[in-house]
Amino acid sequence: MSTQSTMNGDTAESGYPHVPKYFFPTQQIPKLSCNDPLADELISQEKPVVLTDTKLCESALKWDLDYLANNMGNERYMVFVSQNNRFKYYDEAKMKQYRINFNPPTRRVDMTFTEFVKKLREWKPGDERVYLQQGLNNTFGRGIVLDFLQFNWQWLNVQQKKHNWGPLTSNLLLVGMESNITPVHYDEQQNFFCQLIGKKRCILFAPEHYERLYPHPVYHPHDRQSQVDFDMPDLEKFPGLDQLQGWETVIGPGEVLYIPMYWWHHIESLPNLGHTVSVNFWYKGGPTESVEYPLKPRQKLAIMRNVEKMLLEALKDPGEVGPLLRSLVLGRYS
Ligand SMILES: CCC[C@@H](CC(=O)O)C(=O)C(=O)O
Ligand SMILES: [Zn+2]
Repeated sequence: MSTQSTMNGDTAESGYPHVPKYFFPTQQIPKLSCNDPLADELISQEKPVVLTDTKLCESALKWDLDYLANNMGNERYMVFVSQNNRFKYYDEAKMKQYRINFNPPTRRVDMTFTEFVKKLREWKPGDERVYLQQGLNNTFGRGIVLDFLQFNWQWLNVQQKKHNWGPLTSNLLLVGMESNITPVHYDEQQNFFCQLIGKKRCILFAPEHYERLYPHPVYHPHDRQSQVDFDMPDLEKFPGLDQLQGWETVIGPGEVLYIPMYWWHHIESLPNLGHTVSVNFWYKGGPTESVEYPLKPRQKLAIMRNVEKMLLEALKDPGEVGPLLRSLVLGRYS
């Protein structure tokens, strides 16, 4: 395990100064032209790759704060507010479903883009941070809609068919402050993550690192999110951390990171480089044609999720799931 670097601005794997190196080793995610056959090979193997030359969101490279403010209309958009620089996702529906003492780490405040830009531009140390995370829809202004229509849908549709993905479910517009962090989690969708303004450091882990990243229980509002705090790793509570190995890259304007479904990812807007704008493309996974054994780690992850859901449905009380699983496994399957 690599030594914890001090915060004196060691150049991390990302090659940028003042970017903290975390406690785990990383390798660089390959960065290839989308015309390179190896790029397609990696996507079909569900491995991460940074793609250049896609022209996927070329029409949106001009989406800086002024352009967005002038074209986003006066609708209110979803903004998360945090007392620190971390924006850990939580499911509001699950907050209400189970009587657990859960204090959301951020709060959602819907605001107009103009209000958002004001908070972002007037921010000073000690102020709460903001992160706009809004699905692109037809409430956006005409300019945005026209830019959206000019995305490279032809290339996307070819990718979707070639890799047998399901339908596109949503595009999230992400406008964040420098140093904002989305802590490590996985999603159940394929993701073409398109960087438009500024630079983001992306650290990914394969699905088989499930046992090293200790996701919250499926019923928990932080379902799919790791319990681990990369800034304060608790190796006693989470001993698997000392085996963690990741992949890392920094993406800039025009670059697209393929985040395979079920791959863990931690994404941060690099410090001292200004605000960031990204758009993601979330696709449902495609139908499983032929089941091959042994099953892939992501298939086992899906099975584990279903077991948790079924047990919770049967037992009703989340507190009974652990004891039952221990009785089932200890001394018998362990
Ligand atoms: C709410 C989505 C946040 C995004 C990461 C980031 O840009 O901060 C992500 O995790 C994804 O695109 O899957
Ligand atoms: Zn994600």
